[in-house]
Amino acid sequence: MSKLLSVDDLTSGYSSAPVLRNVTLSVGKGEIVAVLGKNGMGKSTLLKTLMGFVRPLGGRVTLSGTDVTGRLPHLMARAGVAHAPQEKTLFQDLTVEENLRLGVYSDGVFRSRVADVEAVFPRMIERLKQRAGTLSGGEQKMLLMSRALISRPTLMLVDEISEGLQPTMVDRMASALIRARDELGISVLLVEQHLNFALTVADTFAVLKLGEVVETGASADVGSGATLAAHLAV
Ligand SMILES: Nc1ncnc2c1ncn2[C@@H]1O[C@H](COP(=O)(O)OP(=O)(O)OP(=O)(O)O)[C@@H](O)[C@H]1O
Repeated sequence: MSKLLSVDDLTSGYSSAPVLRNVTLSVGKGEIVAVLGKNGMGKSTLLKTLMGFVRPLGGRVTLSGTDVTGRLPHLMARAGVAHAPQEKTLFQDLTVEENLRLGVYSDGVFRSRVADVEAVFPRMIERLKQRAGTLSGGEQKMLLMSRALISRPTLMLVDEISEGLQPTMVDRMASALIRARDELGISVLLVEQHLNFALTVADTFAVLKLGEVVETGASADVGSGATLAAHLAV
């Protein structure tokens, strides 16, 4: 599988003390990769560094062979990367449609791409006129993902989308991510604590422990997942 994203020896953090140390991983075209880790292991920091919100202290990031290390967020977005963050960054007083409009640059583009959202989250289309602040927690997460989708990314960075969701909503998120890959050709790097969800959607995984990748593999080879569960145990 040809590589879309390559992360080589990436070190990153918020001051002189690194949070991520020498992280190496890759995402192939049309692949879903899960980074698993407990609270505070550096999962969000990884996505924020890749999106350009946090400057790397060392290492290299390439996207389709182009060096994008330390590129600013708007340039990463222009290069086809979208971020669905863990924080609720929706405009609560704006409607679903108005929030989605912020992901594109014109009405025409919005109209032509709303079908992408419909293919993955039909419920969002039923709620276009509803204020974001009145959506359920699960629907707000769908909207965060939809706002990323409507930018028609080649790579989506998805931060703990299953967190706090009921099992049925977790299943819906899993099929949405698989549809995004299969129907829209979007590659996905997701960070997660929810082992079953991650292994259901991801082709491959990496375990992050105290800022370092300690294990990698293919989801299909995990078996009972006992070793992985031990990494995620509190
Ligand atoms: N803006 C910041 N300034 C300083 N330290 C930070 C900042 N953001 C995160 N950290 C620290 O970096 C470490 C990793 O945090 P990060 O949010 O990446 O972890 P995480 O694996 O995503 O955890 P969680 O699952 O709890 O969201 C933590 O010790 C955290 O306190």
